[in-house]
Amino acid sequence: MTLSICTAQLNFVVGDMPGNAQKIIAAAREAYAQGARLLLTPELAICGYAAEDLFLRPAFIAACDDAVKTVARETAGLKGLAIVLGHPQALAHDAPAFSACHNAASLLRDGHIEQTYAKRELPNYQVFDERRYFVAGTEPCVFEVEGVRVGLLVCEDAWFAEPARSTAAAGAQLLAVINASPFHLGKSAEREATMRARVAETGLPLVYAHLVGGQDEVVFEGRSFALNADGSVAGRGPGFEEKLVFARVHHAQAAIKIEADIAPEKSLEADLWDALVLGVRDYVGKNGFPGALLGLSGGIDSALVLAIAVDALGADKVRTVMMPSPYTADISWIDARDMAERLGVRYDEISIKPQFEAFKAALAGDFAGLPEDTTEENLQARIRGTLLMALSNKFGAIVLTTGNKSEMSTGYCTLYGDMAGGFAVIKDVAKTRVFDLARWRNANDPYGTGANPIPERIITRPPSAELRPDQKDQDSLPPYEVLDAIVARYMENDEPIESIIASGFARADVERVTRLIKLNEYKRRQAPVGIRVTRRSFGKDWRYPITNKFRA
Ligand SMILES: Nc1ncnc2c1ncn2[C@@H]1O[C@H](COP(=O)(O)OP(=O)(O)OC[C@H]2O[C@@H]([n+]3cccc(C(=O)O)c3)[C@H](O)[C@@H]2O)[C@@H](O)[C@H]1O
Ligand SMILES: Nc1ncnc2c1ncn2[C@@H]1O[C@H](COP(=O)(O)OP(=O)(O)OP(=O)(O)O)[C@@H](O)[C@H]1O
Ligand SMILES: NC(=O)CC[C@H](N)C(=O)O
Repeated sequence: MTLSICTAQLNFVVGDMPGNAQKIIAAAREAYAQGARLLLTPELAICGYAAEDLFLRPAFIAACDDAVKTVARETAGLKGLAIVLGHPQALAHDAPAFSACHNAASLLRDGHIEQTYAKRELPNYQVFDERRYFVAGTEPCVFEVEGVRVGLLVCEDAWFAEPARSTAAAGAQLLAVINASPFHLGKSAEREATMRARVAETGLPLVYAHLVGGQDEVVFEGRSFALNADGSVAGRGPGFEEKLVFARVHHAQAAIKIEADIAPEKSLEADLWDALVLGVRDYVGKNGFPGALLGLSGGIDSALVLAIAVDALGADKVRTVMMPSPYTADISWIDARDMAERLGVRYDEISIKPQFEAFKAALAGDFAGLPEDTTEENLQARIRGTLLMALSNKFGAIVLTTGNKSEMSTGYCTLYGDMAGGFAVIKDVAKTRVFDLARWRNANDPYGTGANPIPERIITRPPSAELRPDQKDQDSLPPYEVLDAIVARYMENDEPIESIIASGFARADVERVTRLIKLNEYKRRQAPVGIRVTRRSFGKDWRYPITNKFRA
């Protein structure tokens, strides 16, 4: 006896319930034609993850209900196909002002909603805020498909022992977990290890059905998988792409064995690249931009963002502008042009010298007798930001900002200057990793847009903001290896200042970096949203007060 299970590893759009429903219906038809009798959709597939405060709107919940009914109706003819569909469900005693709901999943079969399960563990840490919207369920859910008793769990449920245990006690022979589990570096291995623990505790095989796609700051990587009862990987779907992932469940006698294709694992750099590419593609695509543009300086940050953007959108959708100032070195110009040629993107040059002189002339009276300082540096960055935003306004393309995590931490960026733009592609990528990733991309061509896109000198020359003569980043900041290590410990891991010093960092460096992190909260609040790739990014999971006296 064999049951074929299909995971609809698909990319849904938050708030597009009719579109998501049609996608699920098409997947159901295809899966059925290929012999599947159980279709698993990801967590909250009908509305996309995460819909945030949309869950507080009764009209939103009603639109989700309608879409669930549409899926049931349109798949009624697929006789015997069980569809697990993730959706919000309003509580029966719901007060009209606040829509309290369950994070639910319903079993649809032959046009009927047979039963509905409510997620029991609601995550409320990192980027998750589920207790703001949902009420936890209390009961396990087990249903039968072609002789196999399937126990249903929703994402966080499976990160705890109890829900799986009570589902097994309720008679499940196989665990089906539907998920929306945001990417960070190394998460894939954590996920498989956690699910393996559930398998070991219950003795049951497990199918992990996952979402793919970018949603504002988070990226879901897909890579749905299946584990046998002995914990071995029975199947794994590809990462970062849509796919109907099939698993054949053989259930002769008591033993259940799963069989499926196994996509190879990839390096951390390859995963990181894919996450950034998908994050850009979905932000730009789902928000309807015709393309993207960025200031190309001949430095490494804008070079990396350009390479990501071209892999995400294609060279014809990306435009670059070099805006030299009196401090721009010739090699910046040469390297920027070289890179644009290598990737085949549009490249324009607009000198900012006249505007810079005009601003200084306008302020000459006020500034008389005062030395030039960051004020004049920031003027240049702001002129560039103004020009890029003007091009965006006129032609519709979104401005990609190029600040990295080291700069976001220390405020080494100009408000309304290089921070002006719509999407901050590498805001969670530390500068040391920017270099690693640039080298990795030069050696690999995952999207077929050309190997070696970044001129070598862009990677090897010392980073400089080029806002005053002979300026180098390292004149103002500790070496990036030191800076990034302190940021990771203090910001990503909440390590106390004294413990960072005790582990061997100079007190002066730690004091300086942590002071800068605290001082620059106001800047980060005004920064564009960007892709989360670490355990903690400067986004939803970093909520520090701006007005604050505490630092330790
Ligand atoms: N707590 C607070 N709440 C709200 N606003 C606050 C504030 N504290 C300062 N401010 C405002 O912010 C202003 C200071 O911020 P801002 O104008 O951005 O300027 P600021 O941070 O003083 O200077 C920018 C720094 O970034 C460096 N930079 C700039 C551009 C590119 C790069 C690069 O290599 O990528 C580096 C540049 O060399 C300089 O060191 C203050 O004048 C004040 O108006
Ligand atoms: N001459 C320039 N022409 C076009 N854009 C520029 C120029 N200088 C700076 N920019 C824009 O401002 C951003 C901040 O750049 P800056 O040179 O100040 O430091 P950076 O963070 O080291 O970036 P990069 O490594 O890209 O130079 C750049 O990434 C780029 O988008
Ligand atoms: N949506 C969820 O419940 C996700 C929570 C889970 N711990 C994860 O990140 O995988």
